[in-house]
Amino acid sequence: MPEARAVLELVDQCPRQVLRGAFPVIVIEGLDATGKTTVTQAVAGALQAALLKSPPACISQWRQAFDDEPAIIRRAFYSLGNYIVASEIAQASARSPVVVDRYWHSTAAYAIATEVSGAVQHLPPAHHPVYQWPKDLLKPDLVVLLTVSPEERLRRIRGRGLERTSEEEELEANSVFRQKVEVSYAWMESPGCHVVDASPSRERVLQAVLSLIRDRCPQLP
Ligand SMILES: Nc1ncnc2c1ncn2[C@@H]1O[C@H](COP(=O)(O)OP(=O)(O)OP(=O)(O)O)[C@@H](O)[C@H]1O
Ligand SMILES: Nc1ccn([C@H]2C[C@H](O)[C@@H](COP(=O)(O)O)O2)c(=O)n1
Repeated sequence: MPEARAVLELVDQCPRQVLRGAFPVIVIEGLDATGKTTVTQAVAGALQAALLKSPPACISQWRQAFDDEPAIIRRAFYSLGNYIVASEIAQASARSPVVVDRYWHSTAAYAIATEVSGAVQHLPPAHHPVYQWPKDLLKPDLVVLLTVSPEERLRRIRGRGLERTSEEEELEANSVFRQKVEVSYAWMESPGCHVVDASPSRERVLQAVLSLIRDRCPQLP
């Protein structure tokens, strides 16, 4: 794939060892339509933080091509995207707090849920190495996992009417797949996810997330 060469060239340009700045790095995670974009934009505004996303904008033109490939190739694209965004986080965190819309936990949770067939009970047990953070990937200070009921998620999905990836369609059609993604998120470790109920109004969710950030990120100015 010519797109693969282009992504690999960008990865090669990233330093092997990224040195992060002193400002906190906060990741917002969750299934699609739980409110990540809404929350990341509002938090970035409130904290005057840099707003980044994984996969990063510099490779988003190739995303569709990889989404059409078999799972292992698609997954490699999202994994490498995290390493590219890590170098963006490193630079941005020297200047201001950083808020990231999805990161490693998304890549891992969707990959685990896709690879494990059958029931939720077939997932690798809690504390298995698949739930550990990669040793060579820049770690965030805080990971917030937004959750809403399946019914509210569906209302939000239908309300916005955007196109979805096949995995997102699978999430809607297949509640076992959704549960496997949710359990995988919950079992991710070092850093683990801090769950925030994202069902209330946008303002109340924002206040809950900001209060968690202030509790957990003492280095905030
Ligand atoms: N607290 C809320 N109450 C009601 N609606 C909300 C709330 N937060 C977000 N929404 C709406 O739900 C929809 C999904 O929100 P958003 O796009 O922020 O989710 P997302 O998690 O970023 O989705 P995706 O991962 O698919 O990009 C949007 O139409 C948004 O306006
Ligand atoms: N870091 C990431 C980001 C996204 N993905 C995959 C998982 C889903 O298939 C899809 C959801 O992305 P969205 O539509 O919310 O932008 O992308 C991933 O594996 N890793």
